[in-house]
Amino acid sequence: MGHEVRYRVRGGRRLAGTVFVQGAKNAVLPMIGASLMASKGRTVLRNVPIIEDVRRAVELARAIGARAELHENERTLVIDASTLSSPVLPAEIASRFRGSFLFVPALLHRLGEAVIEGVGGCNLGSRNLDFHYNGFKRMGATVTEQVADNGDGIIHIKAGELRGGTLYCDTPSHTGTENLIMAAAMARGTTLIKNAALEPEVLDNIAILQAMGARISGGGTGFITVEGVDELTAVEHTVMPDRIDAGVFVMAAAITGGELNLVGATLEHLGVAADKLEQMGVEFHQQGAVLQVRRDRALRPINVITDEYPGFATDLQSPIMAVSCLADGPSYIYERIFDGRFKLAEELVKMGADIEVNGNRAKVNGPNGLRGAEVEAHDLRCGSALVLAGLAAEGETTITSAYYLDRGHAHTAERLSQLGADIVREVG
Ligand SMILES: CC(=O)N[C@H]1[C@@H](OP(=O)(O)OP(=O)(O)OC[C@H]2O[C@@H](n3ccc(=O)[nH]c3=O)[C@H](O)[C@@H]2O)O[C@H](CO)[C@@H](O)[C@@H]1O
Ligand SMILES: C=C(OP(=O)(O)O)C(=O)O
Repeated sequence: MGHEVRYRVRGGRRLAGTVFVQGAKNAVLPMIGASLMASKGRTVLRNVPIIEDVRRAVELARAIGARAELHENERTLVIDASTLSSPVLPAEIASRFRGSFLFVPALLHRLGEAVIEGVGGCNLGSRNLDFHYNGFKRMGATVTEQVADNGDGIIHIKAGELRGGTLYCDTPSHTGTENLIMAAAMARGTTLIKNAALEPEVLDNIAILQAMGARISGGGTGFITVEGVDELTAVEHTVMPDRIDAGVFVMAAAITGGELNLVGATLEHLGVAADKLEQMGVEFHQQGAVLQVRRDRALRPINVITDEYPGFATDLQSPIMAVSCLADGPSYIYERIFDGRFKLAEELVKMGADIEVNGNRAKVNGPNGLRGAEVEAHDLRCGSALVLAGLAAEGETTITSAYYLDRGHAHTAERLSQLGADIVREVG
């Protein structure tokens, strides 16, 4: 994992000012997968978030033979996939981020096979991939599993030629929908995907694929139709803003009683989270592409039920748990998407919170003043929630295992410092 990353936050400062929302992690990763389907030319992705998952994706693209250059200052990624040569997604890179599995359709189309030595991502309980495998199989692929000498499973997917068919997700899986669309984009014939995910990132990925020449309709309806084409071409595309990053900054204003201008944030992309934050006392004012937020009244408690878009995003569930610690009364949180996403609660308790967890339900007994402590980021959103808690806590909070936070948020300490926070990132 390399060096230990820690964040130190001294709380108690009200945040104010303007912050730039980063490009979306969950949009850029499938776009890198899509760019690998172009056998000629160079794809240019703009507004790329400079996060660890993108660095891993660049390493993985190179490991399978593509040329990939990440220009960090320009937030631009240039990919030439004409040299793609290896079907193997090596464990040491692929097991560090979930988005690695989004490289599979390109490998199937370009090389006829994909060998998956490991798939990573945050450890949030069971995270299955059966919708992806079943879809690939319905399109004519074979999927076999071998056990390596070290006991790890290696998945081998082979597809001489993928052909269109009727596919479905049992529940509207985000990456599942993206993978099935990409598999169908260059398959022979027509594919119908039922119960497709509606997330804005899925639509942004459809947009780049359409620009590349893919024939996709029905995005955003739950029924997506794809007419396979023989070839996709390299294009230039600007990655949409990250609605989860935006949501965390909204909550930074909420938890510190601050006032922020979020450049690039769209209220609609927050779905039900916007309504829950309004119920807590946050005021929103969308001014074109800038979202103004402020909170200057007491925080009220809320009920949250996580759901697929436009429901309350599971990736904002941990951050809102941190905010609800300060709310005036009990808040109720029901996590429906992942069965292991409450490790945050025990860390918040170390900071003085009162939280009862029962399976996938949590009750946060607010209000409780938070105090600084040494806490651990068990996953990415646990990390962002602990930063929020640290901003509101009395004294110093040290967040360890913060590589997870860096997986998904760019320049966290710099951006928060510019708004008046006292936060530093330490490595080593
Ligand atoms: C890289 C990326 O885009 N990650 C996002 C994506 O993850 P990811 O795409 O992995 O999440 P999914 O939408 O696929 O998973 C949602 C639920 O469906 C289940 N499931 C999923 C696929 C499958 O084949 N079988 C199955 O049972 C999962 O176990 C989970 O309980 O969506 C999640 C839910 O919004 C977000 O938290 C992640 O940030
Ligand atoms: C769960 C997350 O990401 P991933 O699917 O990449 O692990 C997340 O972004 O919170």
